[in-house]
Amino acid sequence: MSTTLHQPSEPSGPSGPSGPSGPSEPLGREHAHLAASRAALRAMRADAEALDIKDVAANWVNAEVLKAQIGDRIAALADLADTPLFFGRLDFLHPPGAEHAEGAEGVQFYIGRRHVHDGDGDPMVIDWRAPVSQPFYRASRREPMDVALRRRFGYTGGELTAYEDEHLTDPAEEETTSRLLQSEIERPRVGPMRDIVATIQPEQDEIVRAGIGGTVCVQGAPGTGKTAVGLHRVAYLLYAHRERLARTGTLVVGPNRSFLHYIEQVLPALGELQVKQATVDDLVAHVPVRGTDTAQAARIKGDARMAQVLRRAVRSGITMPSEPVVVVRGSRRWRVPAYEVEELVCELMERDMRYGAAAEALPQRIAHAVLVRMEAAGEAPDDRVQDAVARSRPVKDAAKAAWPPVDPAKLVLRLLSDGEFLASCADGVLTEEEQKEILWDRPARGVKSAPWSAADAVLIDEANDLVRRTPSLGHVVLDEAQDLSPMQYRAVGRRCTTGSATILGDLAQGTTPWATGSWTEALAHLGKPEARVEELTRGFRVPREVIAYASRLLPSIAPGLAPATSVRESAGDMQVRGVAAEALTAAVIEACHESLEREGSIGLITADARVPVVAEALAAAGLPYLSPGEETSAGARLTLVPASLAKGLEYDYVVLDEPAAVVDGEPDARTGLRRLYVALTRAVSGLIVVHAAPLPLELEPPVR
Ligand SMILES: Nc1ncnc2c1ncn2[C@@H]1O[C@H](COP(=O)(O)OP(=O)(O)OP(=O)(O)O)[C@@H](O)[C@H]1O
Repeated sequence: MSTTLHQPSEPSGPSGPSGPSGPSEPLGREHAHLAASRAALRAMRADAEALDIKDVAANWVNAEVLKAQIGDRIAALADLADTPLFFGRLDFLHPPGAEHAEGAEGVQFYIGRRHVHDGDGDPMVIDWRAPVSQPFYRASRREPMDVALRRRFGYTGGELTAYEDEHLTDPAEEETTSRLLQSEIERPRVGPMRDIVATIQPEQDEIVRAGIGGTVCVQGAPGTGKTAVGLHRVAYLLYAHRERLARTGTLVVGPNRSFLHYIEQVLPALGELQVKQATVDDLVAHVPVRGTDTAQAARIKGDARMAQVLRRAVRSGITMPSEPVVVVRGSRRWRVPAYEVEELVCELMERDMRYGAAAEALPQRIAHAVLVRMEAAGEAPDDRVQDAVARSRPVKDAAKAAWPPVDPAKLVLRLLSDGEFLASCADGVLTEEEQKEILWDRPARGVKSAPWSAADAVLIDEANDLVRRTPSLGHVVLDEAQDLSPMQYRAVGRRCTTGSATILGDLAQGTTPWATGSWTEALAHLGKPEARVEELTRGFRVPREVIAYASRLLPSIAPGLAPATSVRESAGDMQVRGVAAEALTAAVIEACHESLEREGSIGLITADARVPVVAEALAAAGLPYLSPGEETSAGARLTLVPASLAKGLEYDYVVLDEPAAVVDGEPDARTGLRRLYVALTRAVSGLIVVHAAPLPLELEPPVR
């Protein structure tokens, strides 16, 4: 890449159409285009506001729908002062699609967050997701994609203040790193997660623009942009398949509320307001969750074998009839013998259909058998007669006795309360010890009062789906996917059976006892075994020294994975401070004070068990702090982060309190070290590790 950064002599001075550069200077011309684009956007908005729907809407319902759509469009056309209308420009050698046309002149496009056109309908700014914009992200000197010039724009406080050019077809130009890209990557992180639309990298763009038909799974080290890529992929898919996805819906699944809160503004900033966000627990919230499981019980309940246990449980009530069905119509009695009803039941059992659908089909099948008899006797019954027979008491009762209705929550309650029932459903699938482990100590009395755990809710969701098909969405993004149990993968997978998914995760950051060991396995549970797996290794968050320190853990926590590289220029401030036990909290407070002297956000990460002590110390020191996911601002920059909630988040400076306590907070050493790896990889600029207990051996430098 070859770039020169052009800035006015006083970068902080005022600029605009008549700013520091005159209108004939390149920057001046760009200012003029920005001003004209803004005016065009205002005109587009005025047009939308002036739309009169009185004569076009046939009725008031249509009118309301149309009004809402126009309202959305007006909102989407707002010119946000601090969001640059365009961030790039492409000068093509030929008009797109006419590369080889003789005499075709070059053409210029401005690339921005949304499409803007002038009064004649000619584009002023092209949406970053349009095919024409793709070379902005992908073109290189090796493959210029017909781009003569790629220009990136730099903004300061919403003002266009700089630009940077690459002449991709000029052999004389040298390859250097983009300063604007670098400064975007290096900028301090205050506030919620932001979009990366101006600086998406080629390897990320490949994933963002992958077709809607296929599922993509991304393995990526901390800070390689997995979350960013997943969110931009949704925005891209919504652009490319708007109508289809408006009908079927899109969903982003994240690990917890704080994380969802942290990312919730990215899609709206890209103009996408309709994407649902949820945790896996939200998806399966069929019952109130009040109980917890032992790690062992949770692991068994999350095992895919439970699907088989549940399938048996759902069907356990099916009973072969011993009596005939007798229907009386008028003066006649019609009799379907028990063996024939049994045949109907067996036929339904063999069909691959939901339990509930079969329950609805059985009365119709019995009624059909009655109708066959009527016809044989010379009657000519029609469909209405069949319906009436299906709804008649004897048929309904017989169907219900043979194929009883199943309430999924009650069924799971019985499985976890009744040892004999569990044994009959789990025979040959779960060992006796496993069965004992998942049984409740005391049978639960009712669905409302049962001590449901998060894993139980997933079981209910599975049972629910066995009874009635879960509707599928058009596209699901699953972030931090490594942490899901097989049963949770199945729960997410059934929400995209007819759609596609983007699965994002890092095997080294798996911190649940059931975290997946391989993506092949996870994808099989999701029902997407054909998904393609991509790997991202260039890290945009964690500085070199910090990632090198954290990567010492990799051989123990995920032996097959390569450490991330860091694209950040500064090596980062990395300090490890050993102190006496009684001085620990004071040293942590001191490290927070020091970090607060720097620019940007500060995350104080501590073992969950130490949160109360640390919180008290912060209060005593007069240091106000936020909770994870709460928005940091210039006035409130310190967040106290329990290690269990650190995943997916990032802070300019991280103070990590007592690593040994973070490790000890987990049920086993490998999970503990993985939790520590997550905590160590949240820093953007600097990390101070403060410890009194010995550090885990894996973190000690090798003795020479
Ligand atoms: N192309 C890019 N340009 C600028 N910033 C980027 C780019 N890609 C990622 N980033 C930034 O790097 C940081 C890390 O990205 P992100 O949180 O998506 O990584 P991740 O792989 O999901 O990390 P983790 O595994 O820790 O959850 C974010 O601040 C993101 O905005």
